[in-house]
Amino acid sequence: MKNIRNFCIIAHIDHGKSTLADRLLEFTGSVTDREKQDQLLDNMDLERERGITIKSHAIQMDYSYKGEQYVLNLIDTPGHVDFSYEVSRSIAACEGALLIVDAAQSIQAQTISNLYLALENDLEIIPVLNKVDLPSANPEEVTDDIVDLLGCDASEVIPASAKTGIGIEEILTAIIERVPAPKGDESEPLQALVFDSVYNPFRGVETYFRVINGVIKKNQLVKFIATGKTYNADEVGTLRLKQFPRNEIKAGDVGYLITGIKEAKEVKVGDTITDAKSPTTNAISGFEDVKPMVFAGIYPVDTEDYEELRASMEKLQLNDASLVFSAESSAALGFGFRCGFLGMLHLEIIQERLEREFDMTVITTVPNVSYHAFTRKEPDQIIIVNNPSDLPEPSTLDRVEEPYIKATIITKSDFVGNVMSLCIEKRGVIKNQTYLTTERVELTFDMPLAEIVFDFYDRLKTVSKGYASFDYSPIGLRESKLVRVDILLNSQTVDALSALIHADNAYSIGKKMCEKLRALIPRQQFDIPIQAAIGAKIISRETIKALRKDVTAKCYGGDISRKRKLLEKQKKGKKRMRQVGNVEIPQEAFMAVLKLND
Ligand SMILES: Nc1nc2c(ncn2[C@@H]2O[C@H](COP(=O)(O)OP(=O)(O)OP(=O)(O)O)[C@@H](O)[C@H]2O)c(=O)[nH]1
Repeated sequence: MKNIRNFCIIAHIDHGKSTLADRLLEFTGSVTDREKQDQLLDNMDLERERGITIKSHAIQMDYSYKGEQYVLNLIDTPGHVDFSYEVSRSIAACEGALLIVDAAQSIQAQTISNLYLALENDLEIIPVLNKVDLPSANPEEVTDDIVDLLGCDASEVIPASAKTGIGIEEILTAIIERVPAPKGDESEPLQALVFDSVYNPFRGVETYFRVINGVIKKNQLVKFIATGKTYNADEVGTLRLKQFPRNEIKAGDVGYLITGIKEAKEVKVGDTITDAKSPTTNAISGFEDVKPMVFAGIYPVDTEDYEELRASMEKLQLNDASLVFSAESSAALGFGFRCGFLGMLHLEIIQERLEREFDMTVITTVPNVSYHAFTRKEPDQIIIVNNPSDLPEPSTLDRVEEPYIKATIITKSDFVGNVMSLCIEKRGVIKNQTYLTTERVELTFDMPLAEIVFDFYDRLKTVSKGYASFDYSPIGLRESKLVRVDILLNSQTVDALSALIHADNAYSIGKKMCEKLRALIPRQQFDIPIQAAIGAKIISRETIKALRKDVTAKCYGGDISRKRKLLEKQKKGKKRMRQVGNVEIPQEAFMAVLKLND
């Protein structure tokens, strides 16, 4: 055990985690040239394309140092806020962390939030100043920033370039010398922390774990404490680029387990694995069920595809346990699903995967957060509102509570004014303002989560010219004055376009929505009035003027087959449009409320 080192890499998004991980694998000879491929750890197509690590992975390397052989377990962590719970579990499986800071961008919001997670878990922090090869790098200044943040010595910061290979050997030396070897007792009952799981269509769910105490053996009967289920350990092994089956994995080490579990839901990140016959009495603390934060309806474009969509969603859920959905129906869109996501990025990923992997064309409705409503009749009974249409009638409503977050934003001092006005506009209340250096400021706000869902990231980027980073954590629910703004097209309410909005903003947002919809909905053969309403009261109105693009006009008289062909063609062009009453609505219109300021 004294020659094992478990470490993770933490960083703000795009500071170079994955690239550095690749370099470490190369340097330790863990990959052959043939296996070399950019961003080895990001093995989902989507991950490569978006350049972000969606799921965390683990990999083992051998390294000899001063004549001794070491096993280094690298646990890669995702960088986006939507997946922060996974970061925290990966961190809990390690004794040390490489804290990567981009030498051009310095410390950003997630650098700090991830660092706090690591410090909470008593990890040894090795600061790495990455991208020193960049012409825009500011190594001295950024080193000072790191020293200020960590209270360490400047000599402890390792200058590196994951691109050119500078500093890689120093990093490996630091891992061995500075990260403590794992503690743990092989003779104790088995206690292993689940930090990740991956769905494999052929072998079922692969569970990644770190053994804290005891030994996990092939064919042992193991129990997952949180779910209470028992399985046979069909295969255990260590993770290299491929899996290496072993007979046992001992305390301190990291490995994978295959038990024939078929659904990702059964394996929960943060759970404890123990021996079914002589179980440990204490589960590893900190287990938390991940809760979806953002809800939206997903509907098939073609109503006939409903069953197929259900099958696709079920398959997606097999390998993404954080996706939740239940059937719902909308007067406008027919049958579909109300889905819960970890955040907006997660929503986009699911939508994209449905289209790519399952060839489904779907309509996503206005996303919203989960509210708690209370009626006058039963003021103590929580009604969970994941869909605007679930909000009780205003006349019966006692109060509504909405989820709040603590938002942390780091920006340059020049943009503090802009960022503040944006956050205040978004109903934020400033809590703190700290100068990290003379140039860089950390601002904290209490804000409604719903405001983050609605175009916050893009606006923040714009007002700060890209020099702002953002992180958030939920802080519970607070009472709020919310109303439901409905949209009527051609005098018919389109329930899928309804949104819950703070009463003070309802008028201006209702007006903007009508304007936006007028721009997005194509003209049709008749005038279409667009109205925004609160209850029975119309608060805004726009009209789409009639126009007919008659594709069959150039067909003379009787040639019906040609006419049909043209109509067919026109129908294809309408993909991703939904007929609601007699109005056709394109997908963008359903998301219009998110982009009111474009
Ligand atoms: N010039 C230079 N570019 C680098 C270096 N390290 C990484 N990059 C580039 O920075 C970008 C982001 O690197 P990634 O490794 O994908 O960043 P990441 O932190 O893993 O990002 P996520 O996985 O999305 O959290 C890529 O375009 C890399 O090629 C470096 O040392 N020098």
